[in-house]
Amino acid sequence: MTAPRILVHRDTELMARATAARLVRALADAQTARGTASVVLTGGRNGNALLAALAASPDRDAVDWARLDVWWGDERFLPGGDPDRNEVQAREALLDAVGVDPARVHPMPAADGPHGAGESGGADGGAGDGGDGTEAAVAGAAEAYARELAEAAGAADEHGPAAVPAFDVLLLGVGPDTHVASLFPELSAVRETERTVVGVHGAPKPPPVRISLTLPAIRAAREVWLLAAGEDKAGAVARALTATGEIQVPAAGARGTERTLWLLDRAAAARLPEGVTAEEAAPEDAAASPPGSG
Ligand SMILES: O=C(O)[C@H](O)[C@@H](O)[C@H](O)[C@H](O)COP(=O)(O)O
Repeated sequence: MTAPRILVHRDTELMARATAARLVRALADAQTARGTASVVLTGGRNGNALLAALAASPDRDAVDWARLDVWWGDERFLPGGDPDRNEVQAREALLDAVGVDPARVHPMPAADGPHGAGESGGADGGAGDGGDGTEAAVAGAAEAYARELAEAAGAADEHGPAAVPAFDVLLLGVGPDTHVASLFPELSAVRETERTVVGVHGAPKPPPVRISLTLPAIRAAREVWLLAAGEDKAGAVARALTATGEIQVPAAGARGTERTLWLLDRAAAARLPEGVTAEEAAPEDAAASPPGSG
């Protein structure tokens, strides 16, 4: 297992721009090598700021958007089109501005979709938080997404980490409690060792009902990039880079098969303990540079 590489940027804006430039290079290089690429998006401020920076990047079209598979690491279980859905925010920040192939964009099911619990699939209406209707609906939605992943991996009959594509880059925001995706400390979803996608109830970050990739699915990715900016993340970053217990510190369990990157601003890196090596990212990292420059 490779040690994570920690890159510290002068500020949040530079972190978003530099990471966008890095993502363009990574996806374009994957397409050069394999003719296609895949990315797993995350929600939250840092995830959406990265997508907005990517949309504004002068080099964004070095990515052949029509040959990119777009997945999500987690989703809020809300009706389709709800502005709080990670999918809706990603479309507004980036996807609507680039020429993705709709057939290759894979949003997680919505609460009013075929697996929904009715109009208000959220936790505070309809069948209520964790009520039978919602529980069954979220479980069905999670199973449907797991099947979609397995089919994409050419492993429709398999279970576990083999049943997801080897994502080129899987993005994760990091919560102040060290959650990633919708895997919150001590909740059942972070303990899952077999399934690739699960429903989440009682999430401490609203809305409480969600769908999430599990740690085994996250760890099937070639590269996992964790995004954390702001002083409210400094404690979580320090714990995640020193802890070993992924149940208590889910971000500690997020790593790629080939590379794990922590992309921070100085505020989020402020409490890195002695012995943890971090690199100061050069401002020119944010400048557009041709793919292949690694
Ligand atoms: O659905 C979500 O809310 C996100 O997927 C979640 O995992 C997010 O990435 C973290 O909570 C960090 O969010 P911020 O970047 O806004 O702190």
